[in-house]
Amino acid sequence: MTSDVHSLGYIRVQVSDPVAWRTFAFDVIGFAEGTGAPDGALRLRVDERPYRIELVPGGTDRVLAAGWEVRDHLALRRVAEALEAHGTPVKELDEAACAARGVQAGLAAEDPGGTPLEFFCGPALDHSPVVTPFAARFVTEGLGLGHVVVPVREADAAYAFYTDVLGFLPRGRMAVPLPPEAGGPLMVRFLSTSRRHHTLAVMGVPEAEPPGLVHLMVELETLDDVGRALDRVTAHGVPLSSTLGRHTNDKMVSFYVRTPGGWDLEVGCEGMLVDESDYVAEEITADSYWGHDWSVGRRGAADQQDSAGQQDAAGQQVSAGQQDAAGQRAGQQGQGLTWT
Ligand SMILES: Cc1ccc(O)c(O)c1CC[C@@H]1C(=O)CC[C@]2(C)C(=O)CC[C@@H]12
Ligand SMILES: [Fe+2]
Repeated sequence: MTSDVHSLGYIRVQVSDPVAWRTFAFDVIGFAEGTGAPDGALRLRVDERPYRIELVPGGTDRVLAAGWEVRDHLALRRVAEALEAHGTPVKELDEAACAARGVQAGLAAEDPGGTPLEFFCGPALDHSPVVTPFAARFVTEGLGLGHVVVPVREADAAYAFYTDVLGFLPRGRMAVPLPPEAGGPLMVRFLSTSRRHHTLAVMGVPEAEPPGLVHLMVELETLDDVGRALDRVTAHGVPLSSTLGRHTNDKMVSFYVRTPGGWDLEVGCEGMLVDESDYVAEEITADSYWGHDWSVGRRGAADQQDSAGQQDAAGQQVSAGQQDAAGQRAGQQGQGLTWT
């Protein structure tokens, strides 16, 4: 069975600091500004869509909707029927809501973890050239915006919902080696509906709290685009959550940066394309071949600046209190782990 869901079409997020978002989106990451934003909202454009990310000012930072795109209105109807058969309440988006989103038709529902979802078809296109501030190009063709990782308390129920009800394809998993007192180990399960390795990951957590989003991944065309984005992150003093690295499952080279919304943006390139004719779902036992030092995110932005350059020849952080990157990776490779 293949899924009626085609790809991650858009994401709508409520943001408490729209001013910071403007700088972050355009000057640091390098999105193009989208068109047709509702009053006060900010739209980020990456391709022939008027926007792929919509930021709506509000009191708190939280996800308003992961917008899953389907082929056409027939597929939309099948999705509605599948959700209803599963007992998931479905609300049709009315004409005004569809017009605001620039889509032909849509539905709203929630996944079992409470993540707000929308399903839509028939996006209206913007054929004007995509002029991003630093000439980076985003990879979306046939694959959608990228991927989202959502936190879920009932991981098994969420996984069953996406696979059994919506037809997402399993694309493997990983146990994150957190100690029991920190709620670990956490299981991350990867899912997709396309040749993009994952368009969704569900992460089992003890408590799923706002913003309801672990990270959003966007893919750039070249490593140089990613490297230049990383340079701008450093230059602006925006805190990293993880350093640059290459993932073991989708082979993507990426870094993770803290957005003004308190969730992460993963900026990557070189993601593999899955060939379903010979794919099998595997369990990865380390998140990366190299890099992806998550201990960097447990230090403050100022500390990140202070410690720039304090690395030994092997590239490991060596200052006091900063040894857990090495410990973490050793743990992931089954050599006995201490999480601090
Ligand atoms: C392991 C992995 C493979 C491909 C990805 O695109 C990807 O984001 C990840 C990392 C998933 C996960 C995360 O997002 C939050 C922080 C986590 C739990 C870690 O500390 C290791 C794995 C990370
Ligand atoms: Fe990711």
